[in-house]
Amino acid sequence: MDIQMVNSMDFGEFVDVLGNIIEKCPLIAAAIWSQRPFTDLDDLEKHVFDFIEALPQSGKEGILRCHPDLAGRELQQATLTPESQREQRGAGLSNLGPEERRRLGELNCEYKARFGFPFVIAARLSDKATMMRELERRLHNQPARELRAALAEVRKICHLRLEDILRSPGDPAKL
Ligand SMILES: NC(=O)NC1NC(=O)NC1=O
Repeated sequence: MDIQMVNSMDFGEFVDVLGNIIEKCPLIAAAIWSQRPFTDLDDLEKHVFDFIEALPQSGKEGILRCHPDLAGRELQQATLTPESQREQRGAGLSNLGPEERRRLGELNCEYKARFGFPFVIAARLSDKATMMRELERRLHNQPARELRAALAEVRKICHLRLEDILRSPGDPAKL
């Protein structure tokens, strides 16, 4: 699928295809649809990132709260979104040992108690050891700094998901 195909989508198609570039936040795709045409992936994602940046703090935190825990119950029960499932499995989170799972659960709880949203990291750019280290390190951030760090990870996840969409073959009937 190329950017022309994306630009030619009607509202419903656009939200169906791009609705999860920000996890469980189809409102963002809905909001940027009227800003077409986009020149390329970078231009499209800039509209997404500008939308997020313009949100009040509660909106930014809301986006983070839409993310599932790393190696949480949803991964075990296979109820994650397909994108998250692929990302978490790819990072090796579906085959943690019992001690790794316990430690990650403990750190996730500590993180959530401190910041009020789940720890978010672009799993595809990481592995389980790095994620654990990052979680331990970021737990010590000041809240304002951590909000910025977490949103930077959301942008990385979005970029990778958009690359997947724009590299996919698309619907041949529409070529
Ligand atoms: N909490 C969190 O980071 N979740 C995720 N990260 C990612 O790349 N995919 C996810 O589901």
